Amino acid sequence: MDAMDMKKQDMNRDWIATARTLSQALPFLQRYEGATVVIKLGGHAMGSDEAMEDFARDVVLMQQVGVKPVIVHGGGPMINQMLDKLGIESTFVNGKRVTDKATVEVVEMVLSGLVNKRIVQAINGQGGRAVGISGKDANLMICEQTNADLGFVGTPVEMDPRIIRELGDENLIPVIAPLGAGKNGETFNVNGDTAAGAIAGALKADRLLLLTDVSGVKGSDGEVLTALNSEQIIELTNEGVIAGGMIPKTQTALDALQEGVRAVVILDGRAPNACLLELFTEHGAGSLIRDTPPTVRPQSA
Ligand SMILES: Nc1ncnc2c1ncn2[C@@H]1O[C@H](COP(=O)(O)OP(=O)(O)O)[C@@H](O)[C@H]1O
Ligand SMILES: CC(=O)N[C@@H](CCC(=O)OP(=O)(O)O)C(=O)O
Repeated sequence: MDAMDMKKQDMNRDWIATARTLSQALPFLQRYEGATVVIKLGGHAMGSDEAMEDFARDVVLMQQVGVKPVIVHGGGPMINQMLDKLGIESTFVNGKRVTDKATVEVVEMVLSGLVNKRIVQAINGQGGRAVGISGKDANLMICEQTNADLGFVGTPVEMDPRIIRELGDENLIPVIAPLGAGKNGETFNVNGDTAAGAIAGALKADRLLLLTDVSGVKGSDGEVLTALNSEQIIELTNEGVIAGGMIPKTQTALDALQEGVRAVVILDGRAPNACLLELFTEHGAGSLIRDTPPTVRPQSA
């Protein structure tokens, strides 16, 4: 066989593998038909334009096969950059940005503007129809001040998810910036994980995927735990194994499960096709958190 024939044979093998993968996805496609999947895209998980394109393609594919994707995004690093440019200093307390009046204006500008529209455009570029909103639109997320020391940081207290269902019914993909309205006309800055959890809870979503920059929740041996329940999360947190930025994520997961979300997955958003791997393959990705002991994932959810 000459070099040309060997190349052809390799290509054939690739196509056969692709067809096999598609065929093996059937039970997963059937399982997620009509399912609501909330995806939180963290600022650290938003990489290059190419990575954003890949993410957008996966979201459009999900919708094409009958899933209702809902995107909630963060953008902490992008807010930091803009605050730096404007010479506004910023500090965090327990993972939340201390947000004064000037800061909340920058937060809204960056999240609802730059970050939100970048994701919307990427999805539309892949043939989807995305609509960018924030938690302020149609009273989606009414907030109260979390605590006076944090300034304009909000905790969601009243959710009205009708706007998301209405957009989904029209095959539009909601892309949501984590800002909320206060009852006295204030604008509140909401942690992206908290917002995603509240929205997934209000929708009683089938899955909440929290895309971050680590491959999942690590146990005391440093290995990623592929499945865990609320009790294990509480234990690992008390032992200090779950720490730092992982605390708001696992707390969000516990709250979301209590609100009726069926399962939460914490996974590395920078890994290629992370969402597809999680939803449509036997392999799964990251850490699956739910309260009935898992057997075979994900069919048993
Ligand atoms: N048990 C744990 N397993 C995995 N990551 C952990 C754990 N405990 C703390 N972390 C930290 O949490 C970080 C993820 O949180 P964060 O950086 O705030 O994510 P994002 O910016 O995507 O919201 C990881 O980079 C890691 O350093
Ligand atoms: C209250 C609070 O801290 N809000 C966050 C909102 C953005 C966010 O959560 O972004 P990531 O998901 O990229 O971290 C902030 O101001 O940074």
